[in-house]
Amino acid sequence: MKTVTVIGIGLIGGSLALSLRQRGLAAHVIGVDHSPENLRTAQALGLIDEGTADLAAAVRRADLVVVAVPMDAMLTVLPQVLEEVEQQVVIDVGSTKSMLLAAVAGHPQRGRFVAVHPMAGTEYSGPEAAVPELFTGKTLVICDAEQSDADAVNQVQALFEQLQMNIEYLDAAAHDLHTAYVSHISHITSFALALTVLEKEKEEQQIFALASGGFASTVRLAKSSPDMWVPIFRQNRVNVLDVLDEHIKQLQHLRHLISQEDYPAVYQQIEQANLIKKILK
Ligand SMILES: NC(=O)c1ccc[n+]([C@@H]2O[C@H](COP(=O)([O-])OP(=O)(O)OC[C@H]3O[C@@H](n4cnc5c(N)ncnc54)[C@H](O)[C@@H]3O)[C@@H](O)[C@H]2O)c1
Ligand SMILES: O=C(O)C(=O)C[C@]1(C(=O)O)C=C[C@@H](O)C=C1
Repeated sequence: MKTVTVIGIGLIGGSLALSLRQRGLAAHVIGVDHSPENLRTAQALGLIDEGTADLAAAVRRADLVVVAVPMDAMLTVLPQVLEEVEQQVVIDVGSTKSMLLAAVAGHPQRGRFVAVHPMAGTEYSGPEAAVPELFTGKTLVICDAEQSDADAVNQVQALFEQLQMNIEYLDAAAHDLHTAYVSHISHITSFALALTVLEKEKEEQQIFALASGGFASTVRLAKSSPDMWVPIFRQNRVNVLDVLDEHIKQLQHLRHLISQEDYPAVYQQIEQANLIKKILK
């Protein structure tokens, strides 16, 4: 890939730009962003070689186009990109897939687009949050690959393998279901935890004084941006509601057992939860 155009030069777009540049996989990176400030920061940090607001020209000049904007903007930006595409390869990096893939289904250039989701990120956003090794050793999900041209899928797989990512293939519906069950619910839990602690603990210095690893690790995701998460919850609403119902049931069950002073049952529930150690060491 000689020239890479990254639309949305924040955490993920910026980290991908950095990774590709550092490994010699992109000779020239063009940044496109609706925030002139983010473009300036991205250039100052060396994420991009040039920044522009001219999306059409930046797409036409690219060999690879990466669309890394929040999921609501993705629904309008990706079709605009496909309007300019001839032989270039286009990827998104979005966290939800079904609605996006429906939005571009039947587009004459659909084959040049490969839907991918790097299962890597942090709670921070914007170009200043970009880091080069974000993707190393993590999973990249490629969705509905049969809808993309085979040469485009092969190029994308080879590129991300060079970033040392593990490639998984899923259809969009399965992707949205499983990300709701693992990633999206974790964020809702963390947002609710932060809201709970802020509501109950009015002595802010006690949060600061008593917060140790446990609180820090469970509340980390609550620092994540609403610009990113509201569109994800909107686009994956049905799956999110399904897993959220189960989560509320689990919380209510634990509450019930503690209120009944049924500590042997609480013990059993914790032992059951500990089974997660077998999956995630
Ligand atoms: N943060 C994560 O952990 C993570 C992980 C995997 C995938 N994703 C997905 O990657 C995408 C980007 O997330 P991020 O964390 O990098 O967000 P971010 O906020 O760090 O960056 C998004 C960038 O897009 C720009 N932008 C927004 N709307 C735009 C538009 N209409 N046109 C041009 N630029 C626009 C913003 O100014 C910003 O620079 C999202 O779709 C998100 O769901 C995020
Ligand atoms: O580690 C984090 O901070 C993340 O939020 C990363 C995370 C995740 O849930 O694992 C968040 C959303 C993405 O779509 C993929 C990865």
